[in-house]
Amino acid sequence: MVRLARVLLASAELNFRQRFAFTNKDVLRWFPGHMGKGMKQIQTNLRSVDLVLEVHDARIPASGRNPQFEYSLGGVRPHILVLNKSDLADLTKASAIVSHLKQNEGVTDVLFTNAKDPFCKGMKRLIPTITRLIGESDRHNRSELKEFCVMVIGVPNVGKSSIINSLRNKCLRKSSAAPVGAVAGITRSVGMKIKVSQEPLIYILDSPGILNPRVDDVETGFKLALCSSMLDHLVGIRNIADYLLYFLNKRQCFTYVEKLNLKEPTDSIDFLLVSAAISSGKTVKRRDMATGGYTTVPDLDRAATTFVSMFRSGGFGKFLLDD
Ligand SMILES: Nc1nc2c(ncn2[C@@H]2O[C@H](COP(=O)(O)OP(=O)(O)OP(=O)(O)O)[C@@H](O)[C@H]2O)c(=O)[nH]1
Repeated sequence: MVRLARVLLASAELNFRQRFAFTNKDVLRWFPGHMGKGMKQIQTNLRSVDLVLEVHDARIPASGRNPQFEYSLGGVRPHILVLNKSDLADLTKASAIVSHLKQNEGVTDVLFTNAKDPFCKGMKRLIPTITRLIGESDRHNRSELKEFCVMVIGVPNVGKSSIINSLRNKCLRKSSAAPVGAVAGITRSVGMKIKVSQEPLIYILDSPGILNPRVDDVETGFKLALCSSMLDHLVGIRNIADYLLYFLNKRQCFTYVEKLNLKEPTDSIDFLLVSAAISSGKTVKRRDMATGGYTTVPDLDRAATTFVSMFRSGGFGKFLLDD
């Protein structure tokens, strides 16, 4: 095992990649069956909502949003784009992001939120913005109703349920009602209306995360995969770790060297994973087909999971993955 590590050490490249070349585009053709059903449910429920609250990850404001939302829902109801997980995002260019979204995507109302902090600026502005936009709209068939109904949509794992719970905890001092999980795909269907505010009376409908069925651009796919655990088993955690390494090197963020007990930066994901697995004692027993015995080898999947989790929890700092 140690010899293998030495060989990999010796072959570790020092010239970093200039682009992420990933040829197997098949891994980017994801669309679990329940998502097609979820999209139909969203469309069916649209008649009973006053506003659509689209939640996306603030680290990828320009990539990975599902264009189906725009085609199917766009313009039908007032819309707010909530860029959540702002605590993990580098928002030094927040105003440029807002201008980009306005000019290129026609999104006029953007809020940056941290669902874990109900008192952050974006969370505090959410209810007033919902109220204002619904007040300015004609509400179609719902104009007689006193209560407002909002539907939350977005790709998986961006914090849709967390935002609902956060609003409910803050405004009503009531316990969480929408299930939340670190693993994506927790919400499987459009659920019951959840009350989040008494004055004005606002209910929110949670919905399952729906991915864009086809992502042709490899980098967009990997940015999404890096932010959302939904795609770990579809894309492969080692492929995601490789993209992360490419990204950190490109941004010259070498904090991973110390955190993973490496000697120097590397562009080789195999070298990084073997070294990290050895130094943290992550090993696995493998059956040797020739001898029938077992050998202990570095557990590369566990090392990759740790590396990617560090990024997802902000361990390497705050980032904007979009250029
Ligand atoms: N750091 C941070 N983590 C968040 C934030 N919002 C949600 N999370 C975490 O992100 C994970 C996913 O949150 P959920 O609320 O379940 O996301 P979702 O979009 O409803 O997920 P699906 O049901 O899979 O579509 C959980 O581990 C949350 O604790 C945030 O603003 N900041």
